[in-house]
Amino acid sequence: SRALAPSRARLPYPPPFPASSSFSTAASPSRLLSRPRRGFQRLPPVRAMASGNPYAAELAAAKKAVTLAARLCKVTRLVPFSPPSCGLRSERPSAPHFSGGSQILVSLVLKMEVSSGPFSLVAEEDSEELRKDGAGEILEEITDLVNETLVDDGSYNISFTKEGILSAIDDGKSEGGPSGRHWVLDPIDGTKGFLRGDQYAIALALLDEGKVVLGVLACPNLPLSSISNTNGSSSGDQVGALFSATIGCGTEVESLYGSPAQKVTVCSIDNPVDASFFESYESAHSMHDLTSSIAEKLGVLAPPVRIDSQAKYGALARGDGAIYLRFPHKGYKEKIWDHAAGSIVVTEAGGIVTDAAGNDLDFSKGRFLELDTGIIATNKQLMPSLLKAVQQSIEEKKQATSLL
Ligand SMILES: Nc1ncnc2c1ncn2[C@@H]1O[C@H](COP(=O)(O)O)[C@@H](O)[C@H]1OP(=O)(O)O
Ligand SMILES: [Mg+2]
Repeated sequence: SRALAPSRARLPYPPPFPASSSFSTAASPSRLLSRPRRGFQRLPPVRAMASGNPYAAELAAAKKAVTLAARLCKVTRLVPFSPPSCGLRSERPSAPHFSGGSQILVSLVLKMEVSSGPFSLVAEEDSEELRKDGAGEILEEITDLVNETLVDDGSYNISFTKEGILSAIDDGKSEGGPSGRHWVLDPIDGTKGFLRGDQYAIALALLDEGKVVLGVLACPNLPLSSISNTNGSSSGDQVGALFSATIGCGTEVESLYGSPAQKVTVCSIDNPVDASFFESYESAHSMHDLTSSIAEKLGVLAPPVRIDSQAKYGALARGDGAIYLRFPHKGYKEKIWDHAAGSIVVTEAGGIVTDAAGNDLDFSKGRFLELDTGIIATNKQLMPSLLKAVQQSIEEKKQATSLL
């Protein structure tokens, strides 16, 4: 087993979770994990900065949590060829490892770093599958993924047992709501993009009394430079963007691998002819026929930029494109973790995010959003004409469907 680095956790060790029988000070047995090191540095200890930002400590913790989760999502495992004498080959664990591992890591880091008040997390994953007979191996691998990511960073002198890992994932069961503070997490947003090796995001927000007050988006495959007029592919550019926003303090972007944060703002285009728009890569996630009708009504000339996940909100916030359109098929219920972080990243960059009727998104109703038809985002100049085009196109679609 590996020597553990000295503890840098702010909280006394052991932290007040999970039950003390759930973690040990010994690292779990090596599972031949390897990760791209890319000059990873130990993330700085989280401390509240005298910045005038009332959520500075929470923001620093959130950035640390999603950065570590993004590292976990890049892990490859070295496994022996068959026959073993042929050496080792690189293999990626499967998607549930990463999604579960990411949620656990974020939950653990937040609990270690943010000590004030009760801890509430509204998140996508739960432990049901992992507690089933036959899930022992995957649970062990997730436990290793989490522990090795923590050990590699060196900030925490701690290692979790399987029971501690199960309990950390179950912390995400909160129902949220209008009072108190709730963290809101999508551990891997855009699973389809993740599986394709395209865009995905680790999206984390904080609700305070029903309002989103901070949001961070780790986008491991998003180029640091603009993706305007591309389909989100990197063409050799440096990838790995971390967006962060706190209410009243603006939106920033920095490299996931360390760079000074820079303020970003949405684009200032006021003529839709010059605009481009983002939408889901997957036609099953958003009605491409409806978005094409909206774009046509507006006079948008550029083809849609189709990328997965809340990386679209980040790209919009830094002005890579002017409009985001999302119209899931009938019956789909939006979850708060799919929009909480993205929406504040855009609004703090000067943009507007509403439903198809022009209402603000309400994150205080529990795990789901109650909204009218779809979600749209753009700058203040374009919003009035966008809303008009959206409502006309929806009306036309309704009439066409009722004629069928
Ligand atoms: N049938 C569906 N319709 C709309 N969105 C969906 C559907 N299935 C999954 N999603 C979610 O939509 C989001 C991605 O949207 P997109 O990439 O198209 O913008 C993800 O949160 C994804 O879930 P998940 O986070 O589990 O991947
Ligand atoms: Mg999602």
